[in-house]
Amino acid sequence: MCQRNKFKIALCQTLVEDNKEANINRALKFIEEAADNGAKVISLGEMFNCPYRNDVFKEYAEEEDNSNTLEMLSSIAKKKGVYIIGGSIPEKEGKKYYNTSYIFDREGKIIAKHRKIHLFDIDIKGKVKMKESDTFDYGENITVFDTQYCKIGVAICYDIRFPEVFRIMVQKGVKLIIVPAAFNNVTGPAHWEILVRCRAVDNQVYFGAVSPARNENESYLAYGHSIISDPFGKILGELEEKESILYCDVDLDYVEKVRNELPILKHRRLDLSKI
Ligand SMILES: NC(=O)CCC(=O)C(=O)O
Repeated sequence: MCQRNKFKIALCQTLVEDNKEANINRALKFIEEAADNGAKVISLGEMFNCPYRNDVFKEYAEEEDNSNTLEMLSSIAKKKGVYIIGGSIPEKEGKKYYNTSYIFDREGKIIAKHRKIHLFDIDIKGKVKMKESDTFDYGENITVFDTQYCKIGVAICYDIRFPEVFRIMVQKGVKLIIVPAAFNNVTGPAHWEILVRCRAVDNQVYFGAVSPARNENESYLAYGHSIISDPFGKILGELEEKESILYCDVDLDYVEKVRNELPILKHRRLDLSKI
């Protein structure tokens, strides 16, 4: 019998190389393995089908109604009867490009899509520099969707640094948040774990962040370290930098227990802010 308040999730940390077909096939293999091991909600990392580089985003970009990547995700979601959070891919719509996560239900239907709302335009002198807005346009929506288990929120990577996004998700009822992400060797060691734990504790949710594996041949070295925190801020698992799958059992009763015992969401002084 399907138990709806307890379910397994899987975060697939796949290697990404400069070969879209190989990346798609690898993602497929990982999703199949995760589903065969009982995961019901499966996520990939940011840009799982494309190197994280401005010089290739447009070449790799796909349109929603003509996409090998989305066809693969849809058909494996249906075949295995699982929800898939399709990491992110470069999306093309008309003349515009977005860093987009597509979400599939158990019938393989797209039930939501998140276009990254905060683009990673940073310059940490001599260490890491990126300007996503050279390629991408900004998404305009905070993304929450229903599943048979609970409401889930999805954001992408740099979005994690903006706490108001996640508070809005919680106001909309989410109990699990997944963030496909590709931090790097500079900001990863400094901020990755603390951001995940803060967002989990602030919002009393299960919070997973899913990276690509590190590819030493690439200019942008992904941090890896896919990770999940429970609603009390306990890290339930964290990978290293290599390819692997991180599994975690989500217990929705535990979310309620934490929210009842430490009722910070009820204790908010909304009367003192205009939010
Ligand atoms: N791909 C990204 O948005 C990277 C974000 C990041 O590394 C950060 O420190 O924030």
